Amino acid sequence: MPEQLPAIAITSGEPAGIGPEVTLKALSNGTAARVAVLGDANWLDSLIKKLNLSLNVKVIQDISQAEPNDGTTVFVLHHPVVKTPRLGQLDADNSSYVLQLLDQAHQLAMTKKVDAIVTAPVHKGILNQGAQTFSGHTEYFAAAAGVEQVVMMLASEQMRMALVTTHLPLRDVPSAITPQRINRVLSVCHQGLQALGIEQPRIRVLGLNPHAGEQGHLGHEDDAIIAPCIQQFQQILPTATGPYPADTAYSKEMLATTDLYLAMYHDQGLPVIKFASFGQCANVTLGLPYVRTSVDHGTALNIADQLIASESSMSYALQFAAHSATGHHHKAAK
Ligand SMILES: NC(=O)C1=CN([C@@H]2O[C@H](COP(=O)(O)OP(=O)(O)OC[C@H]3O[C@@H](n4cnc5c(N)ncnc54)[C@H](O)[C@@H]3O)[C@@H](O)[C@H]2O)C=CC1
Ligand SMILES: NCC(=O)COP(=O)(O)O
Repeated sequence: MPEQLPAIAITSGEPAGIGPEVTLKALSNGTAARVAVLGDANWLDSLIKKLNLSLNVKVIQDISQAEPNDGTTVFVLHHPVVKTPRLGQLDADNSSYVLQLLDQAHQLAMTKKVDAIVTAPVHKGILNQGAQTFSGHTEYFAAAAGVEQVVMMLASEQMRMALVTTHLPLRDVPSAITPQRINRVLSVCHQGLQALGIEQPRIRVLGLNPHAGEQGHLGHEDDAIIAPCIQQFQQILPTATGPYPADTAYSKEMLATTDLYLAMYHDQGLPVIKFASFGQCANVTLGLPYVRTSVDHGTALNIADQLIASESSMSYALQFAAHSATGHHHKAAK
């Protein structure tokens, strides 16, 4: 008896960016899932023609009408754009449209009408201009779900990278590194990796300061805050270790014995995994009541009108979501 395929909602993201393009390209390759795209059906149809893809748009009224993605039909839950987009040109008037897609996807996931959400990129700057304060999908879905702590994790074949803090100015990072937050993040990471089938994950926690503070000479947070949290958490998970100096934590030996790096802030962790795996990497939100994955890139406005974007990360994110939703360990991930 074939297993029931998971149902996935893809939010097509900023309409002037590469999100709709990579969504359509990925779906034209087929996916082992029932997939509905949330977005403007006319805009998606016009892109299909520009991209010369052999895909048909079928507007559906209900997610249950989405059939397995066989690379021929895109099932669309239609939301009209406010203004006809121009590729590469942001328009704040479409911010409410972009957020509507997220809201519907969240509702579908909360009511278990879909098993997972995959998000195409949005432009955070224009959303803040046009609609409301928006720092990222991660924070948006956490607030919508009423979850105190979620964790952004990027996963590839080479490594997994999670963050203690996400989208906040660098100057606000040290005060956000509190024992409470570190403990909550470690717990979410532990549970998240167990859900991926790693019962006793080896979590390497990075320090905040150069050389993990150099015994207090280069900052006090590593010894005073991060190290005691790790020691305490070792009672639950002895394989959580650190704090490690971030600049020397990626030797071959360390990589081979690490299930998850935990970085203190966005640009401590993400450049490393993007350098190692850009395009073959998914952004996964741990701690939500549903599966949510995303691409490893942004709206790429600089290339949007050329239609040359690679769909590889979207395909990876879709596959990761499908495997997570069915409880299968994502084989491509480390
Ligand atoms: N998941 C999301 O919603 C994300 C959204 N963003 C947002 O995207 C906007 C632009 O961010 P940037 O820092 O410029 O990063 P970006 O990822 O959009 O672009 C960085 C560089 O990578 C190239 N690139 C990105 N994706 C590509 C693809 N699929 N194929 C080929 N080339 C690709 C771009 O052309 C550009 O040269 C920002 O507003 C940011 O907040 C950024 C990351 C993730
Ligand atoms: N740099 C990662 C990023 O901006 C994606 O964040 P999110 O929108 O997935 O929260």
